[in-house]
Amino acid sequence: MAQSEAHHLQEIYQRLTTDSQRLTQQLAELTATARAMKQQLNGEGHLDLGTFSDQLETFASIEAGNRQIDALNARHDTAVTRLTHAQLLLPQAYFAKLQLDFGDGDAEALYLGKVGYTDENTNDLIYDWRAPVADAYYANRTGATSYQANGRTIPVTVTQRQQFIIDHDQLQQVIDTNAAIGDPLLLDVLASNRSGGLQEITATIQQEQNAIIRESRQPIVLVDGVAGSGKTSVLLQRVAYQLYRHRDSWTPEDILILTPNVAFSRYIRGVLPALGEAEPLSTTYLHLVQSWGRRFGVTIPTTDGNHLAELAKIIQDPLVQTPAGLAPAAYAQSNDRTALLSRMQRAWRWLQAVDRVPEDINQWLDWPAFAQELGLAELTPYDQLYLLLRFTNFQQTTTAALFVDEAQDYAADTWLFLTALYHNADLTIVGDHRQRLTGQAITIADYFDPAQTAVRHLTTSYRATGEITRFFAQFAGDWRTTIQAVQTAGTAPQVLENADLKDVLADLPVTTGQSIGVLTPSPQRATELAAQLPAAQLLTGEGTRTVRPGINIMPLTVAKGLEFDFTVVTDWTAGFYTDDPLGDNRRYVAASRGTKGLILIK
Ligand SMILES: Nc1ncnc2c1ncn2[C@@H]1O[C@H](COP(=O)(O)OP(=O)(O)OP(=O)(O)O)[C@@H](O)[C@H]1O
Repeated sequence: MAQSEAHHLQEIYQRLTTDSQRLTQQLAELTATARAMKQQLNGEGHLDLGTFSDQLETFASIEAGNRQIDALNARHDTAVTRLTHAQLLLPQAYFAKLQLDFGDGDAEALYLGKVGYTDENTNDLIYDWRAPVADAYYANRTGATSYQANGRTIPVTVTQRQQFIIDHDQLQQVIDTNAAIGDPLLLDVLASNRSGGLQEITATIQQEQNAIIRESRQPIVLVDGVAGSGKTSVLLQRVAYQLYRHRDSWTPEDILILTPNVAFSRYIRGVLPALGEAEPLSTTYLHLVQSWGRRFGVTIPTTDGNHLAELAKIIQDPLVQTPAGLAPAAYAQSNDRTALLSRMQRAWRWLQAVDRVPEDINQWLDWPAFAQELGLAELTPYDQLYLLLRFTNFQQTTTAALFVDEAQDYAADTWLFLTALYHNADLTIVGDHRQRLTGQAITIADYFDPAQTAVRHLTTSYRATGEITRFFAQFAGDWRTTIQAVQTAGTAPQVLENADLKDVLADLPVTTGQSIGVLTPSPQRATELAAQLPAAQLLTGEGTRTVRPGINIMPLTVAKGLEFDFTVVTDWTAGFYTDDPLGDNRRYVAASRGTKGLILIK
């Protein structure tokens, strides 16, 4: 069996290699043809617009030239996509094989890869992991299951399920998961080093993760999952899935990912290209607000001190007087018993209808006077932007799907702002309510319409050894008894008293290429320690560095979402980690960053 699989791989590998060479050659020829065509068109040069029939002839020849260019472009794009796919598949053509019985007793074999690949007759040689039928693989077992395709449920029996470890044309291992308990490939992957950015998890996506990645019934998906449960991984796999599902209408530019800081953006960069997709846009919340502010002529230095939560309530109440700066005739379009929000939206529509919209929307109202009318000391620029979005019922069209990571760290204002701005976009929001490092606890689901929201939980933690997982679980409050570890025990975390950081680092059983994260309570402490350790790199929130092999020093706020082979936490008994109410949350975040080793220095 393994021999015929080895043979099959050789065949596919050979085809991918030959196709890559042929497509590279074809692209070179297409480029040469395009160049020649351009020269020819330029040479034909002058436009003869003399008589009417000359004009017709000239336009017909331009049109024919355009058609040739379009055909060339289409051939070029097809060749580029196929070449990209062939090259992506060369190192690992596929990761699994399913034998499926659709009820006719005739088993059908299909191979799954990071992208799909067909032969010249469009027979599927490799199925894309995002194809509907691939869902049967992620049920993670053999036997009867079903998948959704074109709005129909298709029942199917998985008669055999195999996973492959492949290195180019070498079939290194076949894992028959018919009878296997657990997921040996998953454990193998989890034991590997974490020396840089996050990796794609296509081959080992677990069932509860798959359900989130493929959720298609609701436009809003809200995930609350424990540390290391794969939230960021799931978010990125879902980006790839959404791009596949909407491949006829969306491009990566239609997607926006909100990340906590630049170091994190860099940490996740690479996952989507590894899945054959271009990098989507990612930004921090403050940058997002600032860029929308610029479009409305509002400069927003900070979101601090905002009144969005109060404003959201206030604008639901009636306001009798005409807001300062607004033409009374516009406001008089509505009844003074209706809510301020509806009145302002009507006033806006009226102003549009009579062509009296102010040239600079930013100047629409007299903000200090309006603040007084609303009973507020001031309206910050961020408040003003929020009101402008709501009053003008602004519909953004640049983003089709918004993804938010580390959601627990955003306060109420973020959800009010995002729901106002992105009410026509798909939203995927992932976080862990116990990893909140600042602010007040809120229930994110309260900001979304339950009829449009799928709420999911992830309770298995994949990142760390069993010992580390059980250790950090003790600080996880209501998650404490929920968190499940999948990895074997490993070494127990150590708590050291008055230990010298340099000695601790020197004693770590680190091998080449492994990463160490040194986590401090504050940025100042991180800078101070980095100065004492010349070999270490300092990570800051706005800096462009991300995790690399060796020693990485950073404050806890920057370590959020990241992971290291070994983690050393300094000042473990300082107030930062023991104070109520956030001390335990901070301990939970800090202790859940290491995959193989954890040392806490008192
Ligand atoms: N199904 C999976 N297969 C392989 N690896 C996985 C899987 N799920 C998660 N992992 C790995 O577990 C680690 C944690 O994943 P990830 O960072 O996505 O979790 P998280 O829930 O976002 O964590 P945190 O909230 O602590 O930042 C990563 O190394 C990821 O590659």
